[in-house]
Amino acid sequence: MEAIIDVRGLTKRYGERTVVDHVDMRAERGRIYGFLGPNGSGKTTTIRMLCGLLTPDDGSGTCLGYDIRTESREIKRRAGYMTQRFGLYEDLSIEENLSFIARVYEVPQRERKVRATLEQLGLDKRRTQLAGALSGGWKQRLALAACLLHDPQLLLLDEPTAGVDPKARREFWDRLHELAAAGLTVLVSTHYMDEAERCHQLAYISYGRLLAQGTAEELIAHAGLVTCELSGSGLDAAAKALRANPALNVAAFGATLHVNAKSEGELDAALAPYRKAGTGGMRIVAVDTSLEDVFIALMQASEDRQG
Ligand SMILES: Nc1ncnc2c1ncn2[C@@H]1O[C@H](COP(=O)(O)OP(=O)(O)OP(=O)(O)O)[C@@H](O)[C@H]1O
Repeated sequence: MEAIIDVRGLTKRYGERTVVDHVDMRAERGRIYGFLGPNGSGKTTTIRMLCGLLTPDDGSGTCLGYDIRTESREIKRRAGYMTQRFGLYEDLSIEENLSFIARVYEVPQRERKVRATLEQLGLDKRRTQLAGALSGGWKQRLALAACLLHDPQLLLLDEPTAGVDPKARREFWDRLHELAAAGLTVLVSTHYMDEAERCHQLAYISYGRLLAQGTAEELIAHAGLVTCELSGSGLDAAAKALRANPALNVAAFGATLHVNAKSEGELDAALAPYRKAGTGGMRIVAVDTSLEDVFIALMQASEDRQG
């Protein structure tokens, strides 16, 4: 398979702090890569190094076949980057924004391309409306269309759906899958589990270090966790007591509690007091470990190491 992103040892330091720490990443054509990790873990910094906006302090590699250190100009021309904040001009109209971006990228047959994009978006009747007046979902659709004007081969999307409603998020992801099926490679950072589940491959970063990489199934298998779901009464007290046990990961999932450990023995021992008769109406059932369980466990382990 052709590598669209192929980097090793990517590192960025700010003063004494290493915010991206020897990250290796490989992405193949036509795949959607999900980039997950807590706030401040280094996702944006990694994305910016990949598209040539930041120079790494260490590490090397290629993006779209171009050297990330010396050929950033070539990468920028062929990659689309959607930043965390709305990157278009709120006081320009929808059409003016698209025309401006098409001009910056020297898009051939600019006017035709802008018209086609407006039609495709269903915004041709609203072309003169100010971009700032659009709803969150529409702004995000416009921003994506703007990133695609110069026909990039790689899309780098930094939390593109933050603050967007579930329907618009689903439609956005349907569009990403259409684009990937047509050969575009997508690297997308997200905090949403439903979005992580729609990626072909995932990478999890914490404190600048890549802790896990693979498909959702591989990440779950590799974590090797045994999970139980607790429901019913007494959950708050149980959560408090179980959290004190360093062998366990404990997280609230709606009205239930997920508790997992590396081994069945550890989990059974920890839950034994709650299984005893007389502990009230608590129900304990073994469940499959979910992707969210795995990410919570990774975050917990990484915080324990740091702390
Ligand atoms: N220019 C800078 N100078 C100093 N520190 C920086 C700079 N840019 C980023 N950082 C720090 O680097 C760390 C990683 O930031 P980054 O924005 O890459 O994280 P992130 O994973 O994208 O976070 P989020 O999910 O909140 O967007 C953070 O602690 C941030 O404060």
